[in-house]
Amino acid sequence: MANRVTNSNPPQAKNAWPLIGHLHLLGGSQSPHKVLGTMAEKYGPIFTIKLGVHQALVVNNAELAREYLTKNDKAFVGRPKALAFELMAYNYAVFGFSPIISGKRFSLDFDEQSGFQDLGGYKKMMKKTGKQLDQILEGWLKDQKLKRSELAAQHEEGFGVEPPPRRTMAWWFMVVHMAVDAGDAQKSSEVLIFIIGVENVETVECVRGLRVKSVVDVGYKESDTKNLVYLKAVIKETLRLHPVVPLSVPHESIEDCVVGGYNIPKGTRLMVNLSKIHRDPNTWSNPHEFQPERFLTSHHHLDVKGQHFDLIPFGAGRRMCPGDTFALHEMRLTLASLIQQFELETSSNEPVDMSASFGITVSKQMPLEVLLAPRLTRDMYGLGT
Ligand code: HEM
Repeated sequence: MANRVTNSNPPQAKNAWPLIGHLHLLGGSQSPHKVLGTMAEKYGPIFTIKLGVHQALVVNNAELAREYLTKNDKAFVGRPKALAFELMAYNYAVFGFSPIISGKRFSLDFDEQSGFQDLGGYKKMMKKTGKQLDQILEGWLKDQKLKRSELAAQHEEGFGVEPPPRRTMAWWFMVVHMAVDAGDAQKSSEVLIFIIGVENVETVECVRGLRVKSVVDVGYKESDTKNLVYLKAVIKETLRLHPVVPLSVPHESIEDCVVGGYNIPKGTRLMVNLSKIHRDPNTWSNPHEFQPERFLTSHHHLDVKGQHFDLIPFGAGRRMCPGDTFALHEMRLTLASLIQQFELETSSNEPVDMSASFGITVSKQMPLEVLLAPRLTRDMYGLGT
């Protein structure tokens, strides 16, 4: 099936690597990251597989992920080419699918002090927009206040809501706003195509345990975040257990390199099994349990910014997700506002079914149904007393 990469036979092993077939066919009904995780039990934290005619390296632990995404990040800066990206992404013009980040649009400079922060052009723009999100959202929240008031007035005893199966209006608002901010039509369309990886409705599973009541009054602001330590822990724990892109986005080596003593030929695909890393029992006690408290105690020092390789839901290095700040803002703001203003319950009082379906991003297999009941007084919804 798969081969361990060894010092003794790296290039020769290439011919012996068997054809496993396309990744999506690997598991039948099982998600590919789970299948690869099971294979890691047998073959170890690093092994190769064949994806059609391509050879791919699967990395399953934090230490190796660090080796590939820091020291060898430059060699693995490429993305595999695919007909789908050629056709759907304007011949690789969308930078997430662009095989090599180079030329005017990006700087490949690596700053020894600050790491991989200076990625130029779009990444900077996205980071900036992420930081400004608080102001951007203010407009949206004003619009929503009216709708919220109406809902609360109509349903003082509580009302059932089935959230939109895909993305929220808040999210669309932000993306469109970014596109407009980007200035011209070409950039706008590119920014709009960033619509990958953002949804994470699983987070809603966790809202009942939150303690925001005493922290914020009406109208959560990003500046309140520093006080919402438990909410931040919940988000981290959700991203740990349910990474949105469980196998990250594949990289491809643009030159031969040696990693961990193994010779890796140019053109090798790299798959970092985030899901496996995030549940490594050597790092995480009760790895399959949802325990946000760990981020207030044993793992309080870990963030999701690509510096701590035990927890890299946004990846790391040159191709790290530039939407991390944006996504974190969105999740905090949405969750905090929701919890602060409504009581949430599942309709059956059963635990939420967390089974996931695999696509570019992971989404819930079963629709999430929650009951919302207003928990503030009428005047706080802008309804008068
Ligand atoms: C919880 C939310 C999100 C998660 C967990 C996530 C995760 C990821 C991951 C794992 C990658 C691949 C990193 C790598 O190749 O090493 C990625 C890439 C990317 N993400 Fe996200 N993402 C999220 C939200 C967003 C948002 C909100 C945006 C844009 C508004 C975005 C835009 C991108 C882009 C453009 C890339 C490609 C970067 C490149 O190729 O250099 N993501 N994301």
